[in-house]
Amino acid sequence: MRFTKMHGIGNDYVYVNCLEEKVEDPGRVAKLVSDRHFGIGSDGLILIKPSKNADFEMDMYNADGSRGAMCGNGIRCVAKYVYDYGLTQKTNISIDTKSGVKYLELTIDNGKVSLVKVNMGKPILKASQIPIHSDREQVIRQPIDVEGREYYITGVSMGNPHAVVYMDDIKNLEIERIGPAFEHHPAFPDRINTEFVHVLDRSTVEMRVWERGSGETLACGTGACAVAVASIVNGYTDGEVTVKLLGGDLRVFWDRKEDLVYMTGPAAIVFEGEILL
Ligand SMILES: N[C@H](CCC[C@H](N)C(=O)O)C(=O)O
Repeated sequence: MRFTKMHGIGNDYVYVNCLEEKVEDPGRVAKLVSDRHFGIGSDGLILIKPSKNADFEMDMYNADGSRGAMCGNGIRCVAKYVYDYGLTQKTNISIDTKSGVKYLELTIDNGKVSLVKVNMGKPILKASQIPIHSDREQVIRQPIDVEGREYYITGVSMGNPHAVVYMDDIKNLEIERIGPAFEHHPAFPDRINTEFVHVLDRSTVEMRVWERGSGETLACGTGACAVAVASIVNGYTDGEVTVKLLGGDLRVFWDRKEDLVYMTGPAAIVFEGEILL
């Protein structure tokens, strides 16, 4: 199987052009290629497919083979792939996903995509639609007991579920222990992506993320959007937020009039290859 390895600020996936390749059992392939010793090494697998509803379709799988509904870093890379490899000449494109069609604006430098602005759609705050078990309409600073310690979560869906936790120190976080405890907590019927956030000022936060199905990643685009929305809802930041992640920064703007979230960031091609499945 031919593939292209790409990343969005360090959130790396194996990309397959399914206009040319056929991938049987993508869940199994995702597990195989994601292994950093026996495979290629990645946070998961992303298939680029033709679409009847949009210019292209993105079909994303986590490293454990589970299928994801949306991938913010991934969709920027899909946009870079289709433009740089000549599948489109358009600089405003649409990409269908399991959480609906997304619209993207490409910035071109020397004939290649250098930056992508994604309309990530409406943030979902209704507990039942995230979903998170709660006796409230919205999960805003809701207490939760995780391994005998009390945390306060804010729940947001960007097409995929996120629990946002605010802390004073995220550098000394035992994320390998606490991450899975959140991911598999009974409060989250579909598991959860968890973001651990330290607010720096009214327009800047730093975060780490334990992703459902992939573990700690260097960045999470939908997670950064969820963090920006949660920070605004909690009154910690204003409408435009720079989210600092281990792999780099993303700029997130929540247009409250339209109730749409915009995320801007880079995308990079690392190498191409062929793997024997
Ligand atoms: N890394 C992705 C999110 C993957 C979400 C996936 N872990 C799930 O919801 O199962 C991003 O950049 O938005």
